[in-house]
Amino acid sequence: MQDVASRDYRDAMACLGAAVNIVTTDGAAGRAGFTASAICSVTDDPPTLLVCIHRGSSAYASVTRNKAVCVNVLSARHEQLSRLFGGKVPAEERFAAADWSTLTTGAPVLADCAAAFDCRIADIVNVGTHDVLFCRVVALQRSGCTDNLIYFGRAYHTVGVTDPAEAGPESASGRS
Ligand SMILES: NC(=O)C1=CN([C@@H]2O[C@H](COP(=O)(O)OP(=O)(O)OC[C@H]3O[C@@H](n4cnc5c(N)ncnc54)[C@H](O)[C@@H]3O)[C@@H](O)[C@H]2O)C=CC1
Ligand SMILES: Cc1cc2nc3c(=O)[nH]c(=O)nc-3n(C[C@H](O)[C@H](O)[C@H](O)COP(=O)(O)O)c2cc1C
Repeated sequence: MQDVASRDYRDAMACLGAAVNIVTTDGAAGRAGFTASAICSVTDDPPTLLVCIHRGSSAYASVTRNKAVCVNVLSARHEQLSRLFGGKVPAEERFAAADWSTLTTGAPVLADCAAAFDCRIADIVNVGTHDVLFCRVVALQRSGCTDNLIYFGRAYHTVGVTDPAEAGPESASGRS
């Protein structure tokens, strides 16, 4: 018996704005990807982030068997891509809608995302319906840290800086 109903929990979580990402994988267990907001930084030493993935997701088997993911942080222009990776669309159709490269692990890296974190999965913890993936970052791509796609109140929004210099010197010059 839960103290708080799932529905009430989700209603409250809808008030917590979060950046939207596409988490990808590729390798012997196949290419897959899904939209994810349940991601956060764990520590910078060693650089580690966490990703929560539903075990019923179509990407689950590939992600956990390949033991590698790339977290692609989305910009305002990626709303349609986020919807495609948000479920029920075949993997090939999801990936056909954008340009991809690779860094170290072979997981697809979105060409024009705000930032990409290429990771090996170091640890997995089962919690309820989801697995929490602790992901060691092994390579990075940065391509213009000027805006983000945000999910808040069950809808997409954007945040951005009007002066790219506000996002830092590397972003202003577009260096990765
Ligand atoms: N963490 C997750 O697994 C998330 C899953 N979704 C999926 O997208 C669908 C549409 O979402 P909304 O329109 O925002 O309505 P919703 O009422 O299903 O979700 C509201 C909020 O609750 C959280 N949430 C939703 N499903 C969850 C889950 N299974 N486990 C943990 N947290 C969850 C998220 O923060 C979400 O923004 C959901 O039914 C769900 O399948 C969406 C956001 C996060
Ligand atoms: C904005 C948004 C955020 C989401 N965040 C997550 C998440 O953090 N973890 C997760 O497992 N699913 C998340 N989902 C749901 C997955 O994207 C979706 O369920 C997944 O693609 C599975 O669908 P499929 O089995 O048809 O591939 C999110 C969906 C949306 C629209």
